[in-house]
Amino acid sequence: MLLTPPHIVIDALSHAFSDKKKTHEGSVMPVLQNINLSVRRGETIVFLGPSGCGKTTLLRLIAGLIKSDQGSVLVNGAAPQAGIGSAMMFQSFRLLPWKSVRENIAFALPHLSAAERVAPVDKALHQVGLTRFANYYPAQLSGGMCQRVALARALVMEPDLLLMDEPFASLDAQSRELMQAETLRLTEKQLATGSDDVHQAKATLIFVTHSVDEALIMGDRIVLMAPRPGRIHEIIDVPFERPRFMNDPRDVPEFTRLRQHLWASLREMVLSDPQSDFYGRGNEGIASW
Ligand SMILES: Nc1ncnc2c1ncn2[C@@H]1O[C@H](COP(=O)(O)OP(=O)(O)OP(=O)(O)O)[C@@H](O)[C@H]1O
Repeated sequence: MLLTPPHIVIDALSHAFSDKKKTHEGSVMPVLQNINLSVRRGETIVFLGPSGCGKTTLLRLIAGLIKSDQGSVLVNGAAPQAGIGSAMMFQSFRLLPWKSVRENIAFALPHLSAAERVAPVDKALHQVGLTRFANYYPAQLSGGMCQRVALARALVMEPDLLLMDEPFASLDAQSRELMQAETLRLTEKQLATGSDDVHQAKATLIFVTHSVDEALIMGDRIVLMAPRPGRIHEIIDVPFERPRFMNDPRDVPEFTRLRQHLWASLREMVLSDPQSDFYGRGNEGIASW
């Protein structure tokens, strides 16, 4: 039997930034320590953990936006290069205000001529339900619509790796929930139709969030990280059936159990972290989180 090689292999990865607060030269701040993780093609991995535990740094290392000299990250068997083979989405929409919705999406396809961009941009607009708004400008859209444009701009590249850094954190609760469902619908489409067309194969998704519920809704596995220095505390298999845009995992009793487990771990990490605002409070007053 042929085994498909993993999409991403992270091996003994550590990372440090130079510590700008220290005055003496050569001082470094360790941010990630000995990260080991193998990601299957088509898998959705969620990085969850307290503020400052290095989730974004790890995502940026996978994106090839920064490099580390300790350990390795391989994507498709090679060192990742920014913008090649992956698309990234951020908390801020990063839309160009002077460009229309259509132009913002087309901006992700600089290698194509204007004529060649029309069909893929039309498809992406249709995917996120914004065809009617193609000629609007970002200032004329709601936050949820802006994030749908950002999603379309990522999808139009047809990446096999989608990196999402707290993509819905700035949205109101309702828009956030709608965007989660929308992202599941778009990334799980071939699971729903049963298509085995390789061009429809589910992209590998790496998703950073602070939200326990979002982690459980989106992830196949949750990588729970501990802070200072950032390290893997636990990797949790999320057993809920896919496609999840058709089967809401919140209806399953196991959702509550995993939610409680994750919250207990996060609470413990935050309360025992001397650099956290909550340090030293014990369980007083927040035991019922
Ligand atoms: N470019 C940088 N230079 C120096 N320090 C940095 C840099 N980027 C991040 N850091 C530091 O590295 C640590 C981890 O940051 P990172 O943003 O990766 O954590 P995070 O878990 O994503 O945090 P949050 O959940 O608050 O977004 C933090 O202490 C941060 O201040």
